[in-house]
Amino acid sequence: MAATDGQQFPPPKVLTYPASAPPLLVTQGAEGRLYKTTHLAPNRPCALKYRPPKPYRHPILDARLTKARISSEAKVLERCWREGVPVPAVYAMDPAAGWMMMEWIEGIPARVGINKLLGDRREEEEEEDAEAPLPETCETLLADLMRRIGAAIGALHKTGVVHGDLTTSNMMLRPRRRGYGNGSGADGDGDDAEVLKGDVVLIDFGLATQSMSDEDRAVDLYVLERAFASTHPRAERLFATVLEAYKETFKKASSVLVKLEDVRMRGRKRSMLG
Ligand SMILES: Nc1ncnc2c1ncn2[C@@H]1O[C@H](COP(=O)(O)OP(=O)(O)OP(=O)(O)O)[C@@H](O)[C@H]1O
Repeated sequence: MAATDGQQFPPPKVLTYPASAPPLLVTQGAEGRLYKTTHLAPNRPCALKYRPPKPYRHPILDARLTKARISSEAKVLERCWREGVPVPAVYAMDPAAGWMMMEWIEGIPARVGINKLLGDRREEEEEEDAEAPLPETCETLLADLMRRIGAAIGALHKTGVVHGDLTTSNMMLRPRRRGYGNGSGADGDGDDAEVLKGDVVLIDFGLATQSMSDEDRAVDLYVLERAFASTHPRAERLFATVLEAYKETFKKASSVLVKLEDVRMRGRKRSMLG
């Protein structure tokens, strides 16, 4: 995650009003930008998601698409938040201007936390080590995290929402103790094990949809399963714990897990055919 001072690109108009600190551009993706800002209140940092106009799209179509995407993401987040799913609260939005302001989640992405615990190694080394057993303390900590991830997804699916892009980058580990690991949101400091005990908060609902279908839910799980295997090959085995906790949290999980078998099969066929 490359943090810059936010001066490289013009910020949305809302961020040009005075605030206790200048906005910080946290990420710049293909579709949007994420700023950390205190525009709402000096002691309440917020995450502002901004989708700037796309010069390569027809302006009317672009304005409509941007408005629809911001509204849809905010709507899904609000629904989840109301139902107690761990997601950032939405504070304000202006879909026509392309932005949404939400609660700033302290901590680090689960991907960073897991990789720190497993040790920063090159991908090829990871593959070679994929079969090697993990130290017991590592295994216990990770299994516990996997359970919390499974429970968060179970709660999400229970509300009738599928995320659409579940990865360990789209889950933050919010420190339970104040002042612990709350750096810039990039790497965090402190004890790696303690960081892993943070609360799982799901973020990035840009591709989320409302759905109660077993198929959509199974695909959501499959996307995470694939992402997990490629990002954390040493911990791949532990993914089963995510599914166990999902099953314990969500009473309709059984039929989703049956569907997941079909989805995996289709995935294997597709990869065999290239
Ligand atoms: N509420 C938040 N609190 C703290 N950090 C956040 C928050 N939302 C996002 N981030 C950080 O900003 C990064 C980018 O956010 P996000 O994934 O929502 O944007 P994006 O990938 O550009 O969105 P999209 O996929 O919808 O185009 C995240 O990986 C995370 O590190």
